[in-house]
Amino acid sequence: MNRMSNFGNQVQFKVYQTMPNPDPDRLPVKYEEWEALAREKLEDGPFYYVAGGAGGEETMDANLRTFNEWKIVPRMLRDVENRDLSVELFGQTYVAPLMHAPIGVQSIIHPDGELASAKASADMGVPYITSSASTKSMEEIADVMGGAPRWFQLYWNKDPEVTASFLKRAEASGYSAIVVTLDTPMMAWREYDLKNVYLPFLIGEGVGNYLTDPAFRSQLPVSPEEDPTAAIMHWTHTFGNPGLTWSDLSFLRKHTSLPILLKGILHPEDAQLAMEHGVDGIVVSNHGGRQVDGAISALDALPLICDVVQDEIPVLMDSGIRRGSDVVKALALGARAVLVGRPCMYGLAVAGEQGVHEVLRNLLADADLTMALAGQKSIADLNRSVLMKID
Ligand SMILES: Cc1cc2nc3c(=O)[nH]c(=O)nc-3n(C[C@H](O)[C@H](O)[C@H](O)COP(=O)(O)O)c2cc1C
Ligand SMILES: O=C(O)C(=O)c1ccccc1
Repeated sequence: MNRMSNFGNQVQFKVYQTMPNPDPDRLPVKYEEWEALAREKLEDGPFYYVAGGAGGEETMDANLRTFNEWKIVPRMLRDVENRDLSVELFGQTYVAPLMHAPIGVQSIIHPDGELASAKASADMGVPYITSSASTKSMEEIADVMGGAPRWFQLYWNKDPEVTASFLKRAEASGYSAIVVTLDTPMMAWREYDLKNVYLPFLIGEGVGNYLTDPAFRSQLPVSPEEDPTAAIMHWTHTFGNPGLTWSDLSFLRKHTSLPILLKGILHPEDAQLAMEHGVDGIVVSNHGGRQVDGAISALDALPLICDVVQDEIPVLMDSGIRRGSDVVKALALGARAVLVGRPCMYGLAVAGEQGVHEVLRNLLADADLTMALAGQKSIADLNRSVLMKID
């Protein structure tokens, strides 16, 4: 298949152009059914690593519940025959306001891991955000994507040489934005993983970008090929950087000319600081409820942050997107685009590349239909008047 010709305006996701599920016995449509099938496919360790959240999972549950508290109020007779879901971000136009969230260690979910997810995203024209903690290197992932849009997610390593090297490599392999994840300088209290004694990175998954990195390798007394355990131990000691402060952001700016987005912003004052420090965008996110249990849901945080940002820089969001109506609600509350995490991983677990493709296509088709039936022709016109909050 020629992937180059299959993104941009050519991508077909509207439900009457391509039915979402040609063989109803084969792949699910319902989110809950993808999750249930993934549960059947995966062992406890990897399944709960994906599906679980921090602590008592209050925030993970709230991420879904708060979408339900907002209701769409549909409008009629507004000519919705030709809808436009495209969005411009940092000078590039994307087919729809939807991205594949950065997800590490995908080899624990499917042997094709990130390569399958990246190919499926490329085929749909959905930007793929490569995690620093990928099983495969960012170059291998870029290679399977052709010219399709991709961003790079940075975990800011304790070793500044490694961080600078990652930025350089991302630029060289065609990534067009850097998403700096701030909410995970260390793993949270994740009860399933503690019980299952399951920490994929400690068994050497998710180090594809590190073991191939010249700056990382230069810190090791012997090569990772000779002593893999020592390499992984070095990685665990340098992975997170809890000592960082706002003034350190200038280091990133010095080492890349790509747009820089901060992922994990939840407090309006942090959104203000982000703008004062000259970042190009924000991702409102609580990491899918995997970090601070008891934290505000991402959808509750979104309008508070948009009030501060006032469209000065794009605000994206993730944590809880499951259906097309969720996409429309997040955009109406001010997000320019949303990232999707677990639904893609359940698609990957169930059917590899085809599963991720199907999940993305279903979400886009559902979002397009929701727009049409809500009387909304263009995502640029969405605003809070489309919604009503029910307490
Ligand atoms: C298994 C798993 C691994 C993740 N790995 C990363 C990662 O490497 N980097 C990152 O920034 N976020 C990571 N995230 C968080 C996602 O990017 C995203 O914020 C979250 O999944 C969104 O919530 P959702 O799953 O409810 O859609 C991960 C999430 C999951 C479920
Ligand atoms: O599990 C996660 O949420 C995550 O962000 C991560 C961090 C390091 C390695 C793999 C995943």
